[in-house]
Amino acid sequence: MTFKTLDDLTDIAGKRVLVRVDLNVPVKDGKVTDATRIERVVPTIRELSEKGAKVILLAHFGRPKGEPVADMSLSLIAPAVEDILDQRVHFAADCIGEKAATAIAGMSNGDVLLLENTRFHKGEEKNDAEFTKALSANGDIYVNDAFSAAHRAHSSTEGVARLLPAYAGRTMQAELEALEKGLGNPKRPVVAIVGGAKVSTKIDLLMNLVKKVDALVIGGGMANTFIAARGTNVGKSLCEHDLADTAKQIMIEAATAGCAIVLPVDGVIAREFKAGAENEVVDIEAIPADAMVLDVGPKSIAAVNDWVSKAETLVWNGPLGAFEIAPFDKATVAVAKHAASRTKSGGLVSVAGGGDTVSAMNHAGVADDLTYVSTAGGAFLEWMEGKPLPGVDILHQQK
Ligand SMILES: Nc1ncnc2c1ncn2[C@@H]1O[C@H](COP(=O)(O)OP(=O)(O)O)[C@@H](O)[C@H]1O
Ligand SMILES: O=C(OP(=O)(O)O)[C@H](O)COP(=O)(O)O
Repeated sequence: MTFKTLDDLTDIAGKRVLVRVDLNVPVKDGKVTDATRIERVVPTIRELSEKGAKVILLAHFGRPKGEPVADMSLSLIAPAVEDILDQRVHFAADCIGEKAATAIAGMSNGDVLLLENTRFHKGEEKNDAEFTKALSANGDIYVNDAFSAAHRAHSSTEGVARLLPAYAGRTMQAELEALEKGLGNPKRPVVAIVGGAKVSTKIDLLMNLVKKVDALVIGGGMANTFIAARGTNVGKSLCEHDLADTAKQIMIEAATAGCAIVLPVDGVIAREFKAGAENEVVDIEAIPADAMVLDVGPKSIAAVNDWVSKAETLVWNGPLGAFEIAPFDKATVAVAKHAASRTKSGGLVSVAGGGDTVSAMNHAGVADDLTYVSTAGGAFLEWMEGKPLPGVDILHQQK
């Protein structure tokens, strides 16, 4: 795996560097509620700015379907970027054409300019040649620091890298290095933990993992589908009964590949899905008909932690229980803490990511203690599914 990084970018004072970042952050009442993605791209922006480049940020925000939508304007995000970067961030009301060109012409070395949402143009998502050309006209060099958008073959994530010399930013670099350690060329044994709500959204992922890892821990709501598939009653638990055959197929594939499947042996049940609901631990074979499993139980936690103790590498997507509501966060927190402590002592490479997983790791207080916690949802899942990521592949093709 080779790609160029900012280390390869010397002598860039005065150069216009187009930097694809992911500023698709959650916003409520006009305020950014989780700035992690902005924080992650700061090192790249700062480094380029300090090297004297004219740093021109390309990003999308929301899904405006190819036309301007006021509440998806990146002007709403610019103040947060400016705050976190602690440097003036200029804004241009279009990412191509005259408005962009005029703003760029006014830049001094080291300046940072944010261009308006690339998805305000239909060409972006089509990776349209004309639009790609118009975007590329704004820069001399392209840097991609948006792993979380790398599963999209769009103009700003893929197309521009064909027209300009292309480099991975620091966050993209860290992400790719961590992923390589996770599943690319991992130290064995490799253990994967997959949790979360449903099997239906993670079939490809499970199918890919059983071929690559030594043990696959299945937790969360999706474990119920596997347990039900072998004939166990899961009561009112979240369960996709229609996926019983798929679950069986995944178990067959695992057996063929020599991958151990680790399912819960006990569960924490409740009769209401709410914080503090009355709850008890039951054997997984003894789930009452009127109850639902909202977390894996203590024996299961011990079994998962045994696997984490044996592992050299851990990849993790999805919580083991309904971690947003106490006390059903117990298993996720206990396993996250164990993984973090093994990682800190140097015994484990741990990579977590996808959807709710970042907030689960934050909730457990371990986000900084794992080897890498990806801010990517869809892109991380597609990587775990073994699918090609266009935004990454094109970086690898650079000579
Ligand atoms: N046993 C369970 N019953 C119901 N919901 C669960 C259970 N375990 C986990 N969940 C829910 O799964 C959700 C996360 O699922 P999912 O979106 O598939 O994961 P991710 O976003 O990490 O990929 C969380 O909101 C969590 O509350
Ligand atoms: O927020 C994103 O997706 P994610 O929540 O799956 O990580 C990325 O910015 C990609 O956005 P998209 O799914 O609209 O292409």
